[in-house]
Amino acid sequence: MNEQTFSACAADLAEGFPDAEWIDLSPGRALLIPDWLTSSESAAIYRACLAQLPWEQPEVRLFGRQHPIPRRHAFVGDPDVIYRWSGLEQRPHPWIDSLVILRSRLTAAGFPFNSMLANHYRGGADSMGWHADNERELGDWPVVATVSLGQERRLGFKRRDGAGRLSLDLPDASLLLTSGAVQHHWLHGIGKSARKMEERISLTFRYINGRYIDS
Ligand SMILES: O=C(O)CCC(=O)C(=O)O
Ligand SMILES: [Fe+2]
Repeated sequence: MNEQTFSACAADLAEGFPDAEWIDLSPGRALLIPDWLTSSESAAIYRACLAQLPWEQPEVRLFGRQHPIPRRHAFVGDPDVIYRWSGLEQRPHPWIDSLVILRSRLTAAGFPFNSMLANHYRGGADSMGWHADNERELGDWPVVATVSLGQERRLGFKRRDGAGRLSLDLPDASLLLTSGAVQHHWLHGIGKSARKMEERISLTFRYINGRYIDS
């Protein structure tokens, strides 16, 4: 989805939410809607995801050594979607009811997605390193929608060329939409925290172009 379409759809969505906030991640942008869900919806979706998703903590190769990722994750998607991530081939788990509802709300707002990577941060020691969601399968302009459930965590952004840095607190029940240009020009990550922290689940909706035909 190009930047103009992103801005038009996000602006329409923002009209229904007076607390929505634009974030300048030039040449891209993001929209944060702090109260996209009610807190009871958020709590119900959190419980459903925790109980029903196939959480795992795989090992990835980093600087020549195998390390477990510092969080748990689960990948959900349409049956024909496959996603390669850090050398791992992710096969999708089927959509669960509460995620079907979230996806259809996003689709109705003009943001189509066929998959979702969920992250479970069990406390302040769980984190996500600096990265961009720019794998080839995500297409040229990868829009990502992130729904945050539970503990508020700080998402850092830094420009790849060193020319900017900012951080955003992602509260419970919020939606963050990031435009495709953000993934080309910025890295993002969730740092560890020494503070006592409760658990958080983030649901990151994506559109994956690469279709995989099982022979
Ligand atoms: O947990 C978050 O908000 C960030 C997740 C993220 O960047 C990702 O799944 O690619
Ligand atoms: Fe990401």
